[in-house]
Amino acid sequence: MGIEFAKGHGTQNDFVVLPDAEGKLELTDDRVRALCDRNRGLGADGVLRVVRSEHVVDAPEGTEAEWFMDYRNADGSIAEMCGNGVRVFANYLVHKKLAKPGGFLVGTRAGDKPVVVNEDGTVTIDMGPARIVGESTATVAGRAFHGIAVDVGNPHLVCVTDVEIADLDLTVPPGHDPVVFPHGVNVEFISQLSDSELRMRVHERGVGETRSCGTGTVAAAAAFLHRAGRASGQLLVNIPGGQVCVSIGEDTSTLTGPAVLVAEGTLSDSWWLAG
Ligand SMILES: N[C@@H](CCC[C@H](N)C(=O)O)C(=O)O
Repeated sequence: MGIEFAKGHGTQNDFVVLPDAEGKLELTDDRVRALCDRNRGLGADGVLRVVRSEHVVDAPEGTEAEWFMDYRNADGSIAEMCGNGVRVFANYLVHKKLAKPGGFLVGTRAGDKPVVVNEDGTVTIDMGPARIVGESTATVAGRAFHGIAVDVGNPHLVCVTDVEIADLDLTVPPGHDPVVFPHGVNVEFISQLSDSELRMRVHERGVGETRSCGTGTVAAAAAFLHRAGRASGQLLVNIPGGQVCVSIGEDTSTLTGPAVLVAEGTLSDSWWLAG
């Protein structure tokens, strides 16, 4: 019979989408790792399980969204939130006629996120507040980078730097202070292109370097504005996988960017059962 899946990406941050309305799939860490493996599985930065909120045992109290994005990193770990994932998830719900494009909620471990699937295929997410929570240091190849810690539901350390970010070796995780980030951290390196445009690379907790990180772009915009003494503003953020638009307000933030569904298919039962 097989197990249904879809594959999609948001600015080339790619995901396997697993429909599981009734919460019946046994999605073990090993299965997530196998699905995301680019040689022995489908290959992806993460997995988005599409499940009705009522079947999610660790959904936050007060979740009202009908559909919950159960997000897993490629290493099998669970994360609170994924900005690019929410866009792909929303696009998938509309594609499958499980939601209407006008506007709806997506449930996440960082709370319900209002989304709008726009006519041009982009998706806008109300990401909630991007909170500046302190300062810390990241190290790359022995070099220290000052960073601003930002909470976007998940943890980020944003390093604004004059160093050519293309030259940074992100094949190994940047060092971070485990006292400040006991559950690990996503680390962004950004350079300023103009007053309204940034360039960013990211090393994601539980994944490695990815071509984009939606929550990371929001953290980057918030940190950049904070450094400039501004509490709000709109910025274009260029990542290796494309460009997104981030608005930071006093109480909330929005992320707008593309969401692409690439393929739909079926996993073989024997492959799934071996995992
Ligand atoms: N790629 C995501 C973030 C995914 C979670 C992250 N790796 C974490 O562990 O917090 C995004 O688009 O936001």
